[in-house]
Amino acid sequence: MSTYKPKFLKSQSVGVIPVPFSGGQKRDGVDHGPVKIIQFGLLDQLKELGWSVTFDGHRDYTQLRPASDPPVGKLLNTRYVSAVTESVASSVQAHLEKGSLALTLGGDHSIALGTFAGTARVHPDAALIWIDAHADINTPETTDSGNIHGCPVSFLLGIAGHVKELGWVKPCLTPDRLVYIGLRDVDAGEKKILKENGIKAFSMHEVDKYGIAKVVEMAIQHVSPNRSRPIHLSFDVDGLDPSVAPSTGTPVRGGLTFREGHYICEAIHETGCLVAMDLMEVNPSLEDDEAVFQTVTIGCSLVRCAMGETLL
Ligand SMILES: NC(=[NH2+])NCCC[C@H](N)C(=O)O
Ligand SMILES: [Mn+2]
Ligand SMILES: [Mn+2]
Repeated sequence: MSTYKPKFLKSQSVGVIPVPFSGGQKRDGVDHGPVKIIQFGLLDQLKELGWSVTFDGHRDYTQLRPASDPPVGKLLNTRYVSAVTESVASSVQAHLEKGSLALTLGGDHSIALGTFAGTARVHPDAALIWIDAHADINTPETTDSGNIHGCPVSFLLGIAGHVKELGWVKPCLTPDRLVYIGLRDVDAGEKKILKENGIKAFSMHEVDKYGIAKVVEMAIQHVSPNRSRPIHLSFDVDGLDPSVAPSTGTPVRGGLTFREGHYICEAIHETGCLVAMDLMEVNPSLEDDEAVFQTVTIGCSLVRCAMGETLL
């Protein structure tokens, strides 16, 4: 059957964690992403690729919503985000401790606070490859929107300052283990943070200039110079162009093509180092049925490519 030899997994097994959560931003519907993706048949598709699949089941995260959650400065839903992400971190950790890959389906990108924190508990050396139109590295000071889905990376790096409500998050990422691909809508404060911390980012400009193959090669080389680090791939579907993945809350034109998105996933699979993947920001209540179908379809195929589907 399968000849896949993952470097950091005990077996070709995956834990799938659906996180129907939208509290990291203001648009309804992104919490329905995971159900749609599962309905589309992702679990069977992964089994067909040779994976043994453990499904965590559809939990009701609204039970974690606190009775009161006033803004902390500009930041919204801090307690709610905190409770959900802390729980997600444990779920990811549990799958990784068993030697499985952890696949988390969002939900908005604030969830990645939890997913990478969970990864780092088991693989403290893990690299984070972040595919996105946005850098999601705002701090409580720099955020305009107050949406925590625009901030997870600053919390992971420990540059967000102390927010008591999100006190469980400990710095678990260093700038040298972080790389971005696909950026094209970066806030002024975020640009400053990227520069000051020497964070490597391949914007769409670099994708145009070098081509996606070279960019992915440089990105992996940057975060894992000896190809020895476990990789956590956090894929915000808005990294893709809105013509490719329309149903998402903060679309930005000029994004990755269908093939560029898939190439990234294929190349990361080829490293054999993938230990965790997030698929985030699929919002089935935005745009028409056809657009939703298109977005969910591509979300599933990105995951399959990262987990070994090939064209030939
Ligand atoms: N995960 C996302 N889609 N993030 C969008 C963030 C947009 C903007 N930079 C903000 O801070 O609100
Ligand atoms: Mn984004
Ligand atoms: Mn994002």
